[in-house]
Amino acid sequence: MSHAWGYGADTGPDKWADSFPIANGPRQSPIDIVPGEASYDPALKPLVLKYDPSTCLEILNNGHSFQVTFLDDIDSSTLKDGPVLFNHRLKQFHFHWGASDDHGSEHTVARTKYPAELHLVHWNTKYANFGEAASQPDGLAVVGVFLKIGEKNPNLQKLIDAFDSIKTKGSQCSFADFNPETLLPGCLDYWTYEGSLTTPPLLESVTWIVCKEPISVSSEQMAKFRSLLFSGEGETECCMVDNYRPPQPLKGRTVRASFK
Ligand SMILES: NS(=O)(=O)c1ccc2c(c1)[C@H]1CCC[C@H]1[C@@H](c1ccccc1Cl)N2
Ligand SMILES: [Zn+2]
Repeated sequence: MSHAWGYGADTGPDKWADSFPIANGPRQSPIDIVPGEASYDPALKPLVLKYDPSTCLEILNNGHSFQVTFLDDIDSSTLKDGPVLFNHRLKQFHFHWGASDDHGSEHTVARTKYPAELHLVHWNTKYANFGEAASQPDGLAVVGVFLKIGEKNPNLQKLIDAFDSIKTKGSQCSFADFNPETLLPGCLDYWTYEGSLTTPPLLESVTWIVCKEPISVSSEQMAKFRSLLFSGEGETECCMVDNYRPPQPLKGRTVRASFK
């Protein structure tokens, strides 16, 4: 397989090891989180997330998901404390979702699947930039937030309202003054473990921080997520759905909980 990875039958997660052998590595993500087997760690600090809406740059369809990108040349939007020892800067956030409301998240909780999962991607500023950090075992910290079907989410709606401009792979538009803090649950209790990017290059450089509490999304809003396309303009239309990797073997790793 060339490096053209995806989520289809010929390019999907079961084929990624052909070009990215780390797919079978010791600290792959996502995982199934089993609350009863997580170890409460009283030494874990509360997460400190401080985001500056003015650092929001653009929203784009990268052919795998849609992402909102942030200016990360100074410490404006940061993650501190929690399980990490160093300051991290927000680079982007994106989502993973299913073809129907009964699946779509990457992490699962006691095998329970959520319809979608938000990833807020941060890089450790002890390294020069995102690309360098992404190749280091302590280079990235990704906050995962589950989406659960319920009330319409007005903050997600601000993203959905931009979807007409980013329908196809490679399309993007400016996107200003969005505060990712509005996408966080009220309670920031979390599970944490050492893992990887969940898409190629599957680099084992991520401290995962998965929030216990989901945020709401309506079924109608999820239908709008599924109106995006994996395909580019002028190509045969391929709906952007099921852009998630299933849980990977824990391989002896410990999952810690910030709460009892
Ligand atoms: N799901 S996830 O949260 O584990 C996640 C987080 C960040 C990134 C990825 C996946 C993947 C997605 C496409 C490119 C790759 C990565 C990247 C981007 C540009 C340059 C290098 C790299 Cl490694 N960014
Ligand atoms: Zn992701």
